[in-house]
Amino acid sequence: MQKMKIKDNISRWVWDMQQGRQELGIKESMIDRYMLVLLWVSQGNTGPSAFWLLFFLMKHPEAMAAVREEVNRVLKESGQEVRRDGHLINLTCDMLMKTPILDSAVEETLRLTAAPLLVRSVLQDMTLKMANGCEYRIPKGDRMAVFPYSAVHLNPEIHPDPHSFKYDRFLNPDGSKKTDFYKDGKNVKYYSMPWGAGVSMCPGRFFANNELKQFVFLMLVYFDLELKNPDEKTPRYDVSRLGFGALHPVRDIQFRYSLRF
Ligand code: HEM
Repeated sequence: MQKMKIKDNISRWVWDMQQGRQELGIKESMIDRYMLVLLWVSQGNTGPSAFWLLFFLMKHPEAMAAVREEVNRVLKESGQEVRRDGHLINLTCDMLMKTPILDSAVEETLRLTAAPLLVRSVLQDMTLKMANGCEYRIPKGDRMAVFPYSAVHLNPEIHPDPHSFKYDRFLNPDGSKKTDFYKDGKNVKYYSMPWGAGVSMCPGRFFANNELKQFVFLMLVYFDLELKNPDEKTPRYDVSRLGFGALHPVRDIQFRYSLRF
């Protein structure tokens, strides 16, 4: 913490905590915990999610072709091209807003591989009404947890063929973002919850989403990628991490990459 003051290029988030410590009297031990959370969420979740996204694209050539065509078009529309002796491309936020197919592929990846347990403290006596008419009384002081992975993400009524990767699952036929999903004929509001929900919904979701999109965008414009084994099976998820967030694969995947120019 002491060395931080003499370093350049400190993350604004980290720096603000340091300021908070001085201005609001936050204890150093709390800041240490906060830093550990930041390290955990960024390394434990975004990295594996990037792995899965790239893997699913390589495993599904139709998905790879659709996303590649989209990123190439967006790059061209920005007036840039990748050349051997050219500048590195300038990937802007505006460009990342024009990728509905990539957005859908990211959302589909997170549906299949983000399995957080959402824990809540019950602050007042309450009654939880279920869709089937059942009611549960939950007393103040209890802790409860929701696990949307099995209840929602892999629910075949909401997402038919739920274990398959379908890059366009979150796209309407006209190419816009699909938000209408149904169960028992009723519209489901929370049809995918990789970021949780409510007051403690992941505050890093925009950052993480952009990280994933930037990573794939740049990989696809600079490289051709393919699985070393074309019949590669999807690695099993490390189930010991169910509930912690992004699922990790139990093994590595070999792939080839070569510059496209
Ligand atoms: C794919 C990547 C990520 C996934 C799937 C993810 C998912 C989640 C989930 C499910 C929660 C709990 C939400 C709830 O209880 O309702 C959470 C909390 C949190 N996430 Fe993320 N996250 C990701 C990346 C990040 C990144 C990159 C950051 C920071 C830069 C971040 C910062 C946080 C923080 C600070 C919390 C605690 C929020 C609170 O308790 O109020 N996350 N995340």
